Amino acid sequence: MSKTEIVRLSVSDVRFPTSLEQHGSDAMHTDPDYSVAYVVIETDDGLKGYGLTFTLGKGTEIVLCAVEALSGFVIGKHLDEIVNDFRGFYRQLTSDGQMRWIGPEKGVIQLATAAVLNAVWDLWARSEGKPLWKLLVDMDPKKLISCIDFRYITDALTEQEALDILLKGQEGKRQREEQMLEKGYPAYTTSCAWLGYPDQQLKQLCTEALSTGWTRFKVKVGADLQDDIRRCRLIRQMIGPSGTLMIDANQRWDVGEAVTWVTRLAEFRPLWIEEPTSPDDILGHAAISKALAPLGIGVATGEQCHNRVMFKQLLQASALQFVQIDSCRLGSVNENLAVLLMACKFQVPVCPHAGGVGLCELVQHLILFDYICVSASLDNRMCEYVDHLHEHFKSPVIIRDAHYMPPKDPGYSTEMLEESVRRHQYPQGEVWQELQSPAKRARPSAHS
Ligand SMILES: C[C@H](O)[C@@H](O)CC(=O)C(=O)O
Ligand SMILES: [Mg+2]
Repeated sequence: MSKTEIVRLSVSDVRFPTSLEQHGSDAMHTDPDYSVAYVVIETDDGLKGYGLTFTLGKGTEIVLCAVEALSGFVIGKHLDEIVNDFRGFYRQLTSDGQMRWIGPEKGVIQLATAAVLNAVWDLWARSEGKPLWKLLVDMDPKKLISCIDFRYITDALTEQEALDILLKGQEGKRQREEQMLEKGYPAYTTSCAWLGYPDQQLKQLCTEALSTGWTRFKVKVGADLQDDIRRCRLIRQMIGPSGTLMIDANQRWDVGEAVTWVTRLAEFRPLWIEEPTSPDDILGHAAISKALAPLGIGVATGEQCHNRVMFKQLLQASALQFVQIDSCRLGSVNENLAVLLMACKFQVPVCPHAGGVGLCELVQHLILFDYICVSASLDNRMCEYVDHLHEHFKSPVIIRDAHYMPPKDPGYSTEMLEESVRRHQYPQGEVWQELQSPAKRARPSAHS
């Protein structure tokens, strides 16, 4: 690796008007405009790294401010200086004596940390000429461990235990890598059943998905019980008894309400209920898990679990049966590695959250690494897939027979097309300028 200095960081507010067609809608987020804070870092020798974090439109400008506040930690650093002590660098970003007050390791500042560090990991993988998953797979276990901040999790996972897991994962890893290159990693789809889609659209999308090999489907629930019963019945009839169904309430309920509501949906045999209640309510998730276990329904959560400490407690309290890591919510690859290793120790399957803008592109790298080097298992495991906005990426995901095929291009698959970034910049990009025009302004809008 050359001794290359990071000399520039820029960040853009890039928004897609997905709310116009109700893509991404759920019981709590009824009109999301899928968006990113998009970071580009540049070195003195002309190499670039791309990173992002996902948002729902409004508030992306606040993430931009936070990224700018972190930029001082990055500009002037050499890439080798960062990766030779990645744990130290992670600490600088997350534990600065003044900045940590506006976190620590949660909220907007953590989203910004994710965006910035995702760009650094992309830069590192590009500088090595490898896709990120391969950089991780080929990395010496001790080096991987040196990227993780174990602060606050040693009561659940020590460095030595993490190293032992990774050393064990070396056995058979070449065969698993070949298996992934040949068959890919299993996926499920959420694209058919956003809450705002009418039944006709749901049916049509489900028919198309079944014809292209999808067998695992997630349905949004939580706004109206009778609607949920009707939609779940419809989709269960379409996918048949052997298809896999998951339901997602996006934090809509109180604890007791979650148990009552999901019990009413048990006849449709969902594998899991996702985000039944507040993402911060660990004991609530534990109570729901306990109540639903006799029905064979697990609890899944993680897309708004903001750091490793929360995941640690969810695992310690047996509060979830499926760990949903997120590449842009946690503190990038560094913190995701910690969660993958904890999940392995607690023997809880990881089924990543994806979708949004670029989340599929990023998280596929992490779950491939998990299978090849950590869990070595595909039991009860699958990665979410959502069929939106891939066309805006330079190296979009490749899905074959409902499996993620391992990316081949160097980097973290984070680079967006320049044209897409330019056209969707908020508010000055053409797409938004057009939507602000008097003729279009009549639409029901969440945009101010
Ligand atoms: C607002 C997002 O679309 C959310 O509904 C995504 C989600 O919960 C999921 O993909 O799972
Ligand atoms: Mg969800």
